[in-house]
Amino acid sequence: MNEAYKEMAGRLIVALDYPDAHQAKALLQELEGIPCYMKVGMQLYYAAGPDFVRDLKTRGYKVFLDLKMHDIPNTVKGGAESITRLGVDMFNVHAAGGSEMMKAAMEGVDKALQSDASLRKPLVIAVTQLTSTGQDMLNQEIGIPGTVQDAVIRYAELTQAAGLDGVVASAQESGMIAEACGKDFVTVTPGIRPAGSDQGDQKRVLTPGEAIRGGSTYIVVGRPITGSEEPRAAAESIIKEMLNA
Ligand SMILES: O=C(O)c1cc(=O)[nH]c(=O)n1[C@@H]1O[C@H](COP(=O)(O)O)[C@@H](O)[C@H]1O
Repeated sequence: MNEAYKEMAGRLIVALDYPDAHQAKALLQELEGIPCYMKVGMQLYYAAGPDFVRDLKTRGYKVFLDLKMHDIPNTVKGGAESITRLGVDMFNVHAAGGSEMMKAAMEGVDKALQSDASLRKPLVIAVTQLTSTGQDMLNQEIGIPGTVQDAVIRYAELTQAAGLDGVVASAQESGMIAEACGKDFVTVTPGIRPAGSDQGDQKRVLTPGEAIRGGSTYIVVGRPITGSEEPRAAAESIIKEMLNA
């Protein structure tokens, strides 16, 4: 396994969206040896809890705990403290919770780090606009005027000012975010669809190659891998497309 492959595989975050640990572990077995990042979201976390996260860490994976916290600042501070104690590498909150809430998340992280020197600081990122949100939904349902891109940039700037490490957005916006917030500001981009695959509920999509060329730091891929008849081949093909981008 060469260094370029390792580096690129580490930028692929596989979404373990399964109803139980048993099914998630079957995928881990399929993908064994591929040094990708693993994401635990609500479906799996609410079923399998912190034990599953610890299991992933024991197996040597980098872990993104995607619980999208959005609550009053004090509650998010406590949540961030507990998540940091779990030893995850990345977690997220909703930027729509506002800057006081995002700063409270960072205070929670600091509190955990101060209490246990063995912990490392996780990347803390904020969801800007979900990749399932399109232009009409933003304006007519959510009630935010202007373009999706403007709304994403506004939240990205708010997130950076609150001291977080980056944002979740569509890969369509990675370039604009880098322009507004700098290249070191992390962009985590779901809504990734290899050419010809089913878009499902995602509205703002790009292919793995387009996302890497556009400057995404990480891409998040779920169903194109988990729903494939051959998940390992699907993951390898995505990494190859990333390497060729
Ligand atoms: O925070 C996320 O990870 C996330 C944010 C977002 O805006 N859109 C989005 O799809 N996600 C997550 O990324 C994954 C995408 O999965 P697929 O659509 O199956 O590839 C899911 O686990 C979503 O929960």
